[in-house]
Amino acid sequence: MSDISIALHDVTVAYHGDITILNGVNVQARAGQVTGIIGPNGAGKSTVLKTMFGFLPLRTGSITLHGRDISRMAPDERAAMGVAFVPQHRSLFGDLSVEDNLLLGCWSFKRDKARIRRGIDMVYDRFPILATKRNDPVSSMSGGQQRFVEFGRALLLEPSVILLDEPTAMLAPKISKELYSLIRAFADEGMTVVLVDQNVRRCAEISDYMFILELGRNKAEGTHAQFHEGSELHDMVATWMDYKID
Ligand SMILES: Nc1ncnc2c1ncn2[C@@H]1O[C@H](COP(=O)(O)OP(=O)(O)OP(=O)(O)O)[C@@H](O)[C@H]1O
Repeated sequence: MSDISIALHDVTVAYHGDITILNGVNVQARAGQVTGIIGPNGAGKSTVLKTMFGFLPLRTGSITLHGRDISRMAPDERAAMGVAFVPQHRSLFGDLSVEDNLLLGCWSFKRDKARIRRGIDMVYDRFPILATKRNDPVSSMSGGQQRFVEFGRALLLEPSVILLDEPTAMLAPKISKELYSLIRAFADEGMTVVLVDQNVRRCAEISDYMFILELGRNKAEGTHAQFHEGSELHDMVATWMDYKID
């Protein structure tokens, strides 16, 4: 049986009008792996995640989740099926406390008090700093700590698939390192992680498989090993993105 959990099949999408942003894109992500999506600015990386989560209608192609066609499902239905999305830009209520932001993440199971308590405790276990700041407004926290709240809120849904858009953008190296370890741990625990990242080096380090997009099309793809120093993929990324992977 295929272990592909979420996949785009020949997907074309547009934000509006006739200008298509993804043009026949194919992406497959597997359980227990980090699938990295890299490419230059405007390649369509964020659009892939938005499309997987259901924010954009398909012009052509389909999306499957564990083999089931979810192309026409709304984002909340996909979330109920175990897909979580942490967007690039902050998505918290700054004036509300950490705990209130987490509680809002429990909206879809708001009557299940036991699950809510269990979930919030799990988040505090995983991110002890959030327990100590549970009553603080999130706007008073650092960018990295706010990311923890967003990760925690996503985990409350007990997702099998987590879509992460530039999770470490604008963050200090120390907290970024912590976030990358967490992302790797999500996959090691069996989750399907789809990671869009400008930081090609870090993305390559933790990804099991990477897709390269260019101008809304698949450019290349390969396993972690295939991006090794001296390989064709390594050289493509190094020259074409003016960036060298260690
Ligand atoms: N809301 C929108 N409305 C119209 N066009 C958009 C919208 N969002 C993105 N685009 C366009 O879609 C294309 C792909 O954008 P996208 O954000 O997916 O690229 P990206 O690879 O994630 O780039 P970056 O690394 O700069 O974030 C770009 O040309 C962008 O201008």
